[in-house]
Amino acid sequence: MDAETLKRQAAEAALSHVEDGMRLGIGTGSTAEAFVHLLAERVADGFSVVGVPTSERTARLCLDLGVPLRSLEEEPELDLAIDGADEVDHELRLIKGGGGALLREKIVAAASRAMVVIADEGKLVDTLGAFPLPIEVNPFGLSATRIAIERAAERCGLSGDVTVRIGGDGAPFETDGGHYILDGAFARIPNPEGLSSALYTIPGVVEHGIFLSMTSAAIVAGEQGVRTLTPQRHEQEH
Ligand SMILES: O=C(CO)[C@H](O)[C@H](O)COP(=O)(O)O
Repeated sequence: MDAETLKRQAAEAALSHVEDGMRLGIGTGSTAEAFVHLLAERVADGFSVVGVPTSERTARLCLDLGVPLRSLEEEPELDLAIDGADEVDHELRLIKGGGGALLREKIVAAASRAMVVIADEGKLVDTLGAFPLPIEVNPFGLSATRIAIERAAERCGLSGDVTVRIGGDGAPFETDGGHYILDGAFARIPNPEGLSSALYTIPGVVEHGIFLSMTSAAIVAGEQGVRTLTPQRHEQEH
């Protein structure tokens, strides 16, 4: 089965967590977009939800498909966030930000009573870090911030290139918040808590893509079917 089919299966299973009247945080990326398409079908059938999008890209898709939207300012407390991830480990710690929306994604997840991650099984890892860690930074002092990140990583026993993400136009990729992304190719991050804390001490770091203790459940689709993982490692077949 190709990854797109698996993403759609995970998105389909996530719909069972959505109840009529919910205020939903809606993630960014191809898996989240598969979810938006399915949600829009429900909305067309009379299902009532309001969505708070985690990016301008997701907002545009929701508007195109008729999913009602509010800003986080209008709905500062959400029932559920549904989002994809770049990596998910066994404790449901995540790397996110491949799509460059990590700051809004983390703010929306933190404003939500629960966060359900949807992914194909290729995203499941033993140790986070094979996917380069996205770190959102202020453009001011970019080089100084990059050096500070490298030093912080070294203190955590990590090494690897930290590079500025480049957009399609050849210029640094700019997030919806007007920041840049540095991608840290650390290969393995055995202690994500330690690296997270170290990154938060750097003034130019706006946010990073390690999500800790935020995931209520991960719905993972694979060749053997769709499983729901919880932080307690209980698994459910669908
Ligand atoms: O964190 C994200 C965007 O910032 C995405 O959730 C992550 O990159 C996964 O994307 P996809 O579903 O396309 O694989």
